This record gives sequence, C-alpha cells and structure tokens, in this order.
Amino acid sequence: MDTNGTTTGSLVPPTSIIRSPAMFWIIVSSIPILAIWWWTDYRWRISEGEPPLVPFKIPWLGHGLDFMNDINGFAEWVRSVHPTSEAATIQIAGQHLYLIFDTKLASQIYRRSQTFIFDPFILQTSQILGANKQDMKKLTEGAQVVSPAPAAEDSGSRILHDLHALTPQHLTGKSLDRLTDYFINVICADIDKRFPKKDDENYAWETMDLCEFVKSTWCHASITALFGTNIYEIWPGIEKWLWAFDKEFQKMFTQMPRAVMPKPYALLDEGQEMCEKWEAEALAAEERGEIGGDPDWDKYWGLRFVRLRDEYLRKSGLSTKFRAGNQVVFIWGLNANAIPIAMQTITRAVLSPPLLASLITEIRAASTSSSTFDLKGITTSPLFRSVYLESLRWATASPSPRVVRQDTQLGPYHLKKGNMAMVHSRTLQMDEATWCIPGKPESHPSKFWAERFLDGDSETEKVRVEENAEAESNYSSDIKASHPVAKPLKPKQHEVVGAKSKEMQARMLALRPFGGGTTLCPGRHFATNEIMGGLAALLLRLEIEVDEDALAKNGSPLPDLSKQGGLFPDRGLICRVRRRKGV
Ligand code: HEM
Repeated sequence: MDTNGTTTGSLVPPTSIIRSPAMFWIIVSSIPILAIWWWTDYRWRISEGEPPLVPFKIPWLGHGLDFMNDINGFAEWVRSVHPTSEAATIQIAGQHLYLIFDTKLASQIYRRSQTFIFDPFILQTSQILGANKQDMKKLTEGAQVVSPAPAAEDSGSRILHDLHALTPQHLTGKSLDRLTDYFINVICADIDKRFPKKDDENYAWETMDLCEFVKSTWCHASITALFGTNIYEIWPGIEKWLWAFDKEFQKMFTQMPRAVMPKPYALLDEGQEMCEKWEAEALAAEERGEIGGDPDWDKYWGLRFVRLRDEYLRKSGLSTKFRAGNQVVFIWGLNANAIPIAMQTITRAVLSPPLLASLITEIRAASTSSSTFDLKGITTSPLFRSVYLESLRWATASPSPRVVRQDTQLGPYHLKKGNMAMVHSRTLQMDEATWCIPGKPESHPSKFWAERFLDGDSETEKVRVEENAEAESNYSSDIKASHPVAKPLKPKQHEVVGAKSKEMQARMLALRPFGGGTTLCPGRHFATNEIMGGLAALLLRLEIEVDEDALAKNGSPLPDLSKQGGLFPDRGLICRVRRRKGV
C-alpha cells in the first residue's frame, strides 16, 4: 500500500531483503521446481533395500489415481515394468506401497501377523461406517496399530480380536451344515417356484439370461440363510441396493466428503437405516418371547451366529449406528464375492457341453433321490473341485493389504515402518511362469481350463490352514502381550497334514482368492458349498442349453476387471431352460 492507502501493484514488500523484482520472480518461479524436486527426488526416494520404485509423475500423490481407478490394470502394468522382481514399490499419497509378486514372500506376509497388520484397515472402515468417538476408542483398545496413542486407558477388552475369533467357529462344523442346508433348500424352493413341477411333465423351453437368474436366486438364498427372512419383509429392495452399494462402496475409502460423493453415502445411509430396523424388530421379537431358547436359526436374526455376533456388539457398548454399519458390510461381504463366482462357475459349466455332461454324471453319482444329493459327494468330486478352483483363479482379483508395523526384512527387501504391503491375488493367479505347462496351450493362465486342478488340489487348503495357524498364534500372542488381563477368545486351530510337491506348492501359493493369514476368508467353506452345492441343485432340476445365436451375437462372458474380489461375468449368457422330467 502507498501512503494514501491504495495498492501500488507491486508484490515486493518494501521491507523485504529481496529488493530486486527480478530476484523476487526468480525465487517465486523456482518454488514449484524446488517443491517437485523435494517431493520426487529427495523427499520420497526409496530407502536402501526397499523394492524398486516404479516411476511416477505426480508429486506426493504418485500412482494414487491410477491405483484407485483401475487397481487390476495398474498391478498388471507394474508387473510388466518389473517382470522379474519379487516386489515393487509404488507411491500413493505420500506413502510407499509394496506390491508383492513372489509367492513365498506373500506367504511370509500372511504368517507374520504381528508385523504385517490388518487392524488399521478395520479401524478406517469402522470410521466410514459411522463409528462415533466412543466406538473408535473402544475398537482401538489393544488393536494392532503402527503408533498407539499415548497411555490411553486400557480396560483389557479386545473387540477387534474377539470379533475376528468369533467368525470362523460359526462358519465351520455344525453351524456351517445348518447354514448350507438352509441355503440349498431356498435355492431348490426358488427353482421350483420359477419352474414348477407339472403332472404331465410337459415342460416348454424358456429363454432367459442365466447370469441374472443365478445372481438373484443365490443372493436371496444366502441372505435369508444368514440373516433370516424378516429382512426381506422390511427391505424388499435389498438386492437392488446391494449391487448398487457394491459399485460405490470402494469409493468411500478415498475419504472424500459426502458433498463430493453423495451416492455412496446415500446408499450407506439406506443400508444402515434398514439394518437398524432389522435389529430393532429382532430385539422386539425376543422381548415378545418369539425367539425361545437358543435356536440355530430364526426368521428375525437368521443364523445363530448372526444373533450372537450382534449380541457381542451390543454388550461391548458399540453404538446402534455402528452396529448397523457392521451388518451392512457383512451383508455386502457375504455376497459381493461369492455370487460373481457362482455366476462364473455356472456359466463356464454350461458353455462347454462335454463338461456339463461330465458334471451331470458326477451329480447322478452323488444323488440320494431324484431331487436330492449328498453335498459331500459333490464338494469332494475332483471335477467339481477343479471347475470351482479354476473359476476362483480365473475370476478373482483379491487385493490383500497389510500395514508394515515396524522396519523389517522380507526376503531380500528392507520394508519401512508405516508403509503398506499388498498381495494382489490376480497378478499371482495370472503368472505365466507358474501356470503354463509346456506342451499344453490350454494351460495358459488367460484361459479357463476346467481340468487344471484335477490333480492334487487337495493340498491347497492345507497350505492355507498352515499359514493361518501360524498367523493366528502370532496374533494371539501379540494381543495377550498388550494387556495382562485381556482374555481374547481363543481362535480354533486347524489340523495340518500332508506333504506337498514343489511344483504343486508353487501353484497353491499362487492361488489366493481368499487372502491369507489371520484374515484368511472364514466364509470360504460356505462359499464352496454355495457354489458347488448350488450348481448341483440347479443341474439336477433343470436342463440348460446355451442359445447359440445369442452367444454368436453377444460373445462369451469374460471376467469384468473393473471390480475387485469376485469378478462378475462382463455380459449375460442367454440360455434355454426347462425343468427336467422326473424331478
Ligand atoms: C468366493 C467367495 C469369496 C471370496 C473370493 C472371498 C474373499 C475374501 C478376502 C480376499 C478376504 C480378505 C483376506 C485378506 O486380506 O487376507 C475375505 C475376508 C472375509 N470374508 Fe470372504 N470371500 C468370499 C466369500 C465369503 C463369504 C460367503 C463370507 C460370509 C459367509 C465371507 C466372509 C468374510 C469375512 C467375515 C472376512 C473378514 C475376516 C477377518 O477379517 O477376520 N467371505 N474374504
């Protein structure tokens, strides 16, 4: 300002030590260059021993946009930049993320659950799901984090650990059998409703999109098996909501405000409102004495596990909104991966008439009457297992992230505290060196080869279980060490048996649809029953033929890579369907 109080137009303050305008402008214009140098070349260069850094252009943000927009395509590109490296470093929002390409390093990450931790992601998700300050305080108590808050009061409760330990015991054994029975019964009832039995058995062909039929039938069966039937009465639009939420949910992890992305928040609001209502009605039914004793399933809560889980959340003093958010994510997780894989398995079976015929032969061998079958006979059939595992390999892209809790050595690399490490299953599942068998062009990983797992797949689960047992034991010791009186629920340890051939082990370690370690998907047994058992129920009841004209016009469905986890077929499959005679 001049002495009259008006601006002079000059940006150089009269008292500044930089009296020359030229010097001022040189300094001002060099600030961005200095900043870029600071962020790219100095501030964010990799430390000694970190995996090679993939070049990036945008300071600080690094590869953030590419990673968020298309994680599958991005991971494939990173692999092509470092085709022989066991891992690579990428930069996302000022942090390093180590993408792991080597199966043995991936296994190490899963086993070392005290160093490669998952709780930070659960806490972040909880915040997104509407956990309030009190909820967050409770959830954070004893959680595995990089830098714990200084001397917060510790009551000894370990909510994240207890919830984690509660799940697997209810998704195995008798509870799993009950869940599966319910699921298969609903599938059969829905098929019977859609294709009713007639006395004259004169069934006409109907043309339909098989993918859509499987999507809605499997969804209805799995939601009611786990969450009861009342949820459909309260929320008839649950399926429409589910698939809309599935498209939007990942966006919430950018933590942009509601005003910037109203759609995901609106869907979350709807889910929470409905789940609050669902819980309130179940509690009211309990009050009225409608849910007597300790039933293994009831129409309000669904499976006993869901009732006990909700009871645990209430007893832990977590808010109604957070509890509802927790159910929203459970409903989503229950369906978002398993349903696309059911669609993939069924469409691949139907697309190959010889394979379809062989599967029907297997079903007949496991039949106990004209319309029933022994599930064990199906899930242990080598052909059924092979088709299922190949569907998982071909059509999942499960990113399994961990936070590095302290500076640590992983194989040849030195990983830095606070960064992230991620096993991206698809990169391993599409690795030519692992999957191609010389002289067998059909074994190329880009191809769906139904017979790929005919030999020796039984070892797959054993390796997962072995990793899981080690990870659980590390996790449990870690949690116990954090508080002298904390009594975390003891996770069930699984037995490990069997030897592994070297070649087979490499393939098994490269098949990672269900993640690994402590967070190895506890729903995988139910998913297996849903997909293989559901396929058997479907083929036992219905004759299905692909509409060749529609196929020629639309092309054969491929995995839609725009999503993560279970990948949907990227288009429908028009089929002619009718009820089988004699069923
Ligand atoms: C083909 C179907 C499925 C696939 C591909 C799948 C995949 C996954 C993956 C990748 C994880 C995270 C693992 C990690 O980062 O290490 C996970 C966790 C989980 N899944 Fe699944 N899942 C499937 C089906 C199911 C089903 C049907 C349920 C429920 C009945 C379920 C319940 C869960 C739960 C509760 C977790 C969290 C475990 C924890 O944090 O302790 N999943 N799943």
